[in-house]
Amino acid sequence: MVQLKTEGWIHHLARHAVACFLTRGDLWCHWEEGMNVFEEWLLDADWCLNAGNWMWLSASAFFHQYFRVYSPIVFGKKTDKDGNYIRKYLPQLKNFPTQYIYEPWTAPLKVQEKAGCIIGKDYPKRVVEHDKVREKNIKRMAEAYKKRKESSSKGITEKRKTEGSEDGTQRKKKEKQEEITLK
Ligand SMILES: Cc1cc2nc3c(=O)[nH]c(=O)nc-3n(C[C@H](O)[C@H](O)[C@H](O)COP(=O)(O)OP(=O)(O)OC[C@H]3O[C@@H](n4cnc5c(N)ncnc54)[C@H](O)[C@@H]3O)c2cc1C
Repeated sequence: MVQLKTEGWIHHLARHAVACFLTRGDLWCHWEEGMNVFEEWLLDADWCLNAGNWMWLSASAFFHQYFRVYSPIVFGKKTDKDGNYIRKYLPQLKNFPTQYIYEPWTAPLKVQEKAGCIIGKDYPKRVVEHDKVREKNIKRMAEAYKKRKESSSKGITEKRKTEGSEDGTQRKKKEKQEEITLK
């Protein structure tokens, strides 16, 4: 987000990570909240692409594998194992040893002091416990998908019933009319 705010651009996968974290992954905020921030800060902001991608990443539309969640810790470790991206955009953390760069709150106080950054004082404490909140949100998503499926299949059944009876009535009317015309 620091890169986005200062440079007006972040890589596509960083957009993925941010969008997942803010919505179904961790913070459980509405995707429109994130879309509005991107709309304001992205130099390449495009209303349709932005909205579509936020719906996709939040698994609200176009993409439905809500159980595939980006981990703010593991994803970074995989793509940038030394944490150079973090060191560049979050200079408060730049002196942390690599083993703590993605989880600085786990560093012993002595390490934090040596790095010149005390978590909770010089840099905020973590806002969520990813592993716990991820499980909770996957359950919430599963519940939401179940409800949507139930209500849409109920809707289809109701619609079929109504359309069926209308069709039947209309057909009978038409047949009667044809009978009259023929007579
Ligand atoms: C949450 C989120 C919001 C986004 N908001 C915007 C936005 O407001 N405006 C915008 O232009 N792009 C948006 N994107 C798509 C994508 O991130 C950018 O198009 C991409 O970062 C541009 O970098 P590039 O030119 O190096 O792309 P490359 O990865 O080299 O791709 C080549 C071109 O393909 C197009 N493209 C690639 N991926 C996408 C995609 N998922 N959706 C649409 N076009 C794509 C772009 O025109 C891009 O220039 C968003 C993606 C996400 C996940």
